[in-house]
Amino acid sequence: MSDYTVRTLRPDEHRTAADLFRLTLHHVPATDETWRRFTERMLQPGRTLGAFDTELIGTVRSFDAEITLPGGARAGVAAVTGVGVRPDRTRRGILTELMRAQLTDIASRGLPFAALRASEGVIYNRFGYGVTTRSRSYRIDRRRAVLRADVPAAGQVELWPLDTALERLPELYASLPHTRPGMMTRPPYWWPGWERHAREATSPVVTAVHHGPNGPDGYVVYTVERKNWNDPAVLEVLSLHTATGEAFNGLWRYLLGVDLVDTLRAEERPVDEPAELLFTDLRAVQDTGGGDELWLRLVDVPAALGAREYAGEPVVLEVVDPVLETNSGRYQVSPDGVRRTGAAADLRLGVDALAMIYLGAWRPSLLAAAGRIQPADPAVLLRADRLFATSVPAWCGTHF
Ligand SMILES: CC(=O)SCCNC(=O)CCNC(=O)[C@H](O)C(C)(C)COP(=O)(O)OP(=O)(O)OC[C@H]1O[C@@H](n2cnc3c(N)ncnc32)[C@H](O)[C@@H]1OP(=O)(O)O
Repeated sequence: MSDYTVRTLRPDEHRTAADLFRLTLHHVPATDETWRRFTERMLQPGRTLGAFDTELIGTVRSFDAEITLPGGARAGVAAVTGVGVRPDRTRRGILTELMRAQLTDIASRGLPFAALRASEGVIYNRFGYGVTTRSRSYRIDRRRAVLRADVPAAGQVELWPLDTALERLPELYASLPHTRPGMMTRPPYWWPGWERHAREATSPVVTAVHHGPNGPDGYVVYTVERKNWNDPAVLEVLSLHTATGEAFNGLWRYLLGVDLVDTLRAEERPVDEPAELLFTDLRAVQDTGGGDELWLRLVDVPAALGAREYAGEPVVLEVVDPVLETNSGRYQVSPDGVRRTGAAADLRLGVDALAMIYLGAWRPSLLAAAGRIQPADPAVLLRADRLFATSVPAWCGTHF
C-alpha cells in the first residue's frame, strides 16, 4: 500500500515538475526566460505525470514521435524523458509506480513503442526497456587527416546563420531519409531543446548544409572550443545527418578545412560510420568510446513484432512481460507475419531482451550465451539470428 498518488499533471504544474527533474540531475531551476522561451514549449500537454505525497516528489514525461523499423516502416513511439524522484524519496518504489502508470497510458493511446536515453544502466531493464542501438565516438587528428585523392568531391557547402537554421532545419531533417532502424522523427516538442542549447552555448553553434544536385541533402551542426589563443582547439560535431555518401564526404571535407582546429570529435555516431575510409592514414581516426544509445520498450508486443521485416524461417518466442502482462505469451514470428500461437516455444525471453534483439543491436545467440534468452534447443539460435538480422546497424542520432 503506497502513501502517495500518481496522476497526469495540469499545465500549471509543469514548471514545478521540470524544476524537480532538474534538481534530480543537480541542475539549477530554469529561469523565467528559459522556461518561457524553451522549456515550456518542450512539454506535450497531457504527457507529464507526477507522484505526490504532501507535494510533488517524482515525475516522468514523454512526447510522441515515430521510429524507423527494419524494413523501413515507421511506428509511433513515446519518447520518454524528464524522469526524476526527489532525493529524499528515492528507493521506495515511486519510479516503479510512475513507470507503470506511464506505460499503461502509452498503451492506452495505441503507441506500440516507448524509448528513452538512460542516465544509468541499471534503472530501466526492470520496466521492460532494453538497449536497442549502440554508438561509437571518435576523434580525428587534423594533422594526420589527409583526404584520399579518390574521395569523390561533389556539391557545395553553405553556412546557415542560427536564425535560418532554427527556421529551416526541422524541414531539412524531416526530408532526409531514415537510412537506419532506430532513427526518429523530431516533432515540434523536440526543437526548443536544440534551440536552447544553440542560444545558450558559450561557443558559436554553426550549421553547415550540403547542397547536392537536388538541393540540401545533409547538414552538420558543430562548435569549436578554443579557450585561449595558444590552446589546442577542438571542433565538436553535435549533429550530422546525410542523405547520401556525397553529402557525408562533402561535409567532412568542409569540416577538415575549418581553420584554427587541431582535433575533430564526433560522439554517439553509428558503429559502422566509415570516417576512416576518407583518409590516407586510417589511424587519423581513433575510437574514443561508445556504448548504449537508445533504449526501447515494446509496449504492444504483437503490434511491434508485426511492424518490422524478417528473413528466414519462423521462430516461436515466449515473451515474459512483468509490467504489461497482456503482452506475455507465445508468438510465431516469420517473414510472412506474426501471430499468437499455442505451439511450443523455441525461445523464452523477457520483453527487455526482446528490445535488445528487435532492431538487430544484439544477436539472439549472444543473449542466449549470456543467459538472457533461454532456447529450447541451441540449434534454433542460428534461425533466430537470421530472423532478427538487419542489413545495416541501428542508430538513433536524436538526443532527447
Ligand atoms: C529517461 C531519463 O530521464 S534518464 C534520467 C533518470 N533520472 C535520474 O537519473 C535522476 C536521479 N535519480 C532519480 O531521480 C531516481 O534515483 C530514479 C528516478 C532513477 C529512481 O527512482 P526511485 O523512486 O528510487 O526508483 P524505485 O524506488 O522505483 O526503484 C525500483 C528499483 O530500481 C532500483 N533502482 C532505481 N534507481 C536505481 C539506481 N539509480 N541505481 C541502482 N538501482 C536503482 C531500486 O533499488 C529498486 O530495486 P528493487 O526493486 O530491487 O528494490
